[in-house]
Amino acid sequence: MRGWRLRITTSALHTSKATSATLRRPHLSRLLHPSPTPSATSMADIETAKRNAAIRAVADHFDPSFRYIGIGSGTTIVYVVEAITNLGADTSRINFVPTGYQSRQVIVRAGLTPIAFDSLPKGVLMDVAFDGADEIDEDLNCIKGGGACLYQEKLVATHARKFVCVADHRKLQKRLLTKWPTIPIEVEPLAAFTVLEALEDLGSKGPSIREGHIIKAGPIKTDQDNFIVDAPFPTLLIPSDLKDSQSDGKTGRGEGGVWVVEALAKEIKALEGVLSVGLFIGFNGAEAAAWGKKLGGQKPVAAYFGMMDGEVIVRTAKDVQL
Ligand SMILES: O=C[C@H](O)[C@H](O)[C@H](O)COP(=O)(O)O
Repeated sequence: MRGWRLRITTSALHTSKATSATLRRPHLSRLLHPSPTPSATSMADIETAKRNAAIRAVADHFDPSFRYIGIGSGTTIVYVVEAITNLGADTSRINFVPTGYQSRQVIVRAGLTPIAFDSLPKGVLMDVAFDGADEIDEDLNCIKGGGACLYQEKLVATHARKFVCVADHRKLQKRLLTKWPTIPIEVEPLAAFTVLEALEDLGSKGPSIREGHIIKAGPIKTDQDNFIVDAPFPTLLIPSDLKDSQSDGKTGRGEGGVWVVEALAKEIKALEGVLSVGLFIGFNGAEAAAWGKKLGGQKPVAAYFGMMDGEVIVRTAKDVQL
């Protein structure tokens, strides 16, 4: 992700009914810290929680005989790379596939070997991909993209035999959009206003283009030179919730603002100009393999959450053995 200077013509600002929504400043502190801003002490505890989760995830899913490992983006992934190097294993034959600029820097600075995603040999899946997440629900659906990296993360996750998420306790939720306020969506800039309008039609209240910290520098741009749109929606359901709401005639397709996570993800992805949606849904790698798919899945086979008391809670997909 890097800063970018916005150039919007006056006519562009007046051609969309979504204009007022787009010009509202996003609450970046809310995006980075969905709950009230933690104190310095609790921030230190949160970092410890991330590190604990990373150590456990690496212990369970890293193997020095692996040839290709995906490395995600964000603050937690730094601890995953640290945990891998701290093992002291011979990593000279392992190629680490980054999910963007920051991720590549983490790999390089750790003395590991990066390899671009498009240099993977034909038909080869990564042995494992590690990444952070912004929120993870009971079914292991994830929100990702809080740091503006989601497209390459999804690309890497779906080309790994197994995807493993590492997070702190703030990300452990029953449903998505419980504490984390918005769905990050990567959008080609020319289509940003029409996508905002379409998101409002889907029930999002006040979607906005994510701006950088420096107001005059304008929206942030992704590693692909696109915008991130942050779309708030009511808390997302999982299919088992529909049993209760069906009596109200709700199908989880937006009636009364109620969406099931997978239905909404597909609807947003279908909008012209949307490159990727920060909802990781569908199969996990084990399910994909069981169904004879050539790819992995968007959902993790396991998610590791570092808790405030030092414990690590592991949420594992059904039928997946660690
Ligand atoms: O865009 C960023 C990525 O999806 C991150 O993996 C996600 O935001 C979690 O980041 P962190 O580990 O900093 O909480």
